[in-house]
Amino acid sequence: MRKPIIAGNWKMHKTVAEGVAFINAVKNEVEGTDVEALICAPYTLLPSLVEAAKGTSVKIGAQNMHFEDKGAFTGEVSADMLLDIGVTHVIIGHSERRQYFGETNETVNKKAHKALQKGLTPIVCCGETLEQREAGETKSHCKVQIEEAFTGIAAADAPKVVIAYEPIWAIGTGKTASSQDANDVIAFIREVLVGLYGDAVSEEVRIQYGGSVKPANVEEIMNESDIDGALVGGASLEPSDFLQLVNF
Ligand SMILES: O=C[C@H](O)COP(=O)(O)O
Repeated sequence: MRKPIIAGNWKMHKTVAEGVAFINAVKNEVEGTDVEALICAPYTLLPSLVEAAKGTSVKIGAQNMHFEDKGAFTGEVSADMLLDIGVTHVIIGHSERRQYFGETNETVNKKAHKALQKGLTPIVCCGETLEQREAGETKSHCKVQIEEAFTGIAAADAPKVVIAYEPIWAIGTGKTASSQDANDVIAFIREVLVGLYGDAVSEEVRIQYGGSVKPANVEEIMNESDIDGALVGGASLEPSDFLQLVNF
């Protein structure tokens, strides 16, 4: 049984005070649910959020990291630095990182390896553009992204990876893939994992959907057979919305 994982991705939003107030507002309400609840916040907030969430089941993640341990990489943050402050998860290869910051399948793969080596849970993102969807290339594109992200990752480590399928045209647009469409692509991604690792490993990997998930549609999405969670941007910014998502 795959434990559902609802993750907020705050992107470039919130000050430390706003972030801590959010965690204080949700942390007791999240207790007792069967859901893994996670907030991925900007670096500047992370130590304060980890502190605010201490002793609760709310987990704190980063939105990116570098694949090297240390060195002359101005502006970057390493896995060890995240672990040092108590971060447990890291989003890797979000489409905004790919589009604006030159993230490639190769760097995604290197980051996934590093996260696993260090004991961070990588949330590896994939998803197609509108043009690719309209050209019928959704599945072939996601297949390449997943195969290249998992290159060299051992079968024993694969289930530690969370995948987030996020059609780019559905991010922040209010357009959601229908829950059946999302499930169809996610079931296909699971087939890709079968090809890489076999049935048993594939069945263990949690695959989230992301793209305009909100309280009004989360239940329908989460009721789909292959969807194990949601990676949520806009609707994760308000405590009341986030709690509704976690309590789908
Ligand atoms: O990481 C989250 C996704 O980019 C989805 O963002 P959104 O929920 O605002 O559409």
